[in-house]
Amino acid sequence: MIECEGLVKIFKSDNIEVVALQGLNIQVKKGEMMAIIGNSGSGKSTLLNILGGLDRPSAGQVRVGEWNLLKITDEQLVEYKRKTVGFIWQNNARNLLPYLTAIENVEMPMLLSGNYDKQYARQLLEWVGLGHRMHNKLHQLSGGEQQRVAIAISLANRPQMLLADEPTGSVDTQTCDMIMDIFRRMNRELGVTIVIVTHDLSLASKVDRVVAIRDGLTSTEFVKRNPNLDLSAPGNHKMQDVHEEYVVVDRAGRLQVPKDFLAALQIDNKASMEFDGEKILIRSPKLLEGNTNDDN
Ligand SMILES: Nc1ncnc2c1ncn2[C@@H]1O[C@H](COP(=O)(O)OP(=O)(O)OP(=O)(O)O)[C@@H](O)[C@H]1O
Repeated sequence: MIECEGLVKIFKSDNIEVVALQGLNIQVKKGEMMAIIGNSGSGKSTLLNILGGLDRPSAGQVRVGEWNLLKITDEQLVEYKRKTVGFIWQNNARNLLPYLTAIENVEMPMLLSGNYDKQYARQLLEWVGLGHRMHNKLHQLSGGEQQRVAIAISLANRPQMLLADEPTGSVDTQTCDMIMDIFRRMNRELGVTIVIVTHDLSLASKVDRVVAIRDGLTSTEFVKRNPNLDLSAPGNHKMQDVHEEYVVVDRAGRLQVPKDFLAALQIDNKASMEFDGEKILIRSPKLLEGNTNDDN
């Protein structure tokens, strides 16, 4: 569904260049529910904005379904945003019209795209647990309820892919669980591919796969050990218990070594690497210089 290879995004302003994505590779299969985690400034939102057609990539390849987002025209981009992708932000004010009711908000994107379907709008609000509040104006709903309306809106045009940027960032734990359950249900029942960007590791444990981004590159990947494990079932699953951790190696053989590993071994700009037939060992050249007894 999503294929990014060597994806680069450079922001330029006042002669300053910020390289937000430095040749990022990521693949997401159709029907997958996965999360992207990373520290502030690692490039998560930049990636999501490019995938959502809100921002243009600077270089590299980025394909979503049949669309090549590097080459897409402005008119095609409008169609792409309307038909292929649904977006959910932490700050749901961007998705909602406060003077309309919940159902009118869900109907609005349907009207704009010429695919009005009142029955489906009702169905979506029932799915997110708001069937009884569909005629309330937005300001009469709580933050968590508004966030659920935003999820219903994002699905109004039956997108193939849902992009969620910190969707549970401003809600309590109970609402967070509810939102993740809704995502899981939409993923299973509608087959929507879901990509969630988050800082929250506990939330990451509720998805099939987690990709960690560091400094604009994919660094580590966590894959669910048991594909049949039901993560929506009660129980506080920790990511380490549920997922196997892998370091991402790109086609050119590059990988990212965590900064704390490098610091612990005082590896600065060079390291020594050797292959012992089974393992690849990376060591500090300084440690090797001081090590006269080569014990391997
Ligand atoms: N419009 C912009 N102009 C200039 N620099 C930008 C712009 N948007 C993002 N950046 C820079 O690109 C880098 C990546 O930002 P991005 O917002 O993608 O990170 P993030 O991982 O989503 O962070 P957060 O979790 O804090 O939202 C940062 O250094 C940021 O300052």
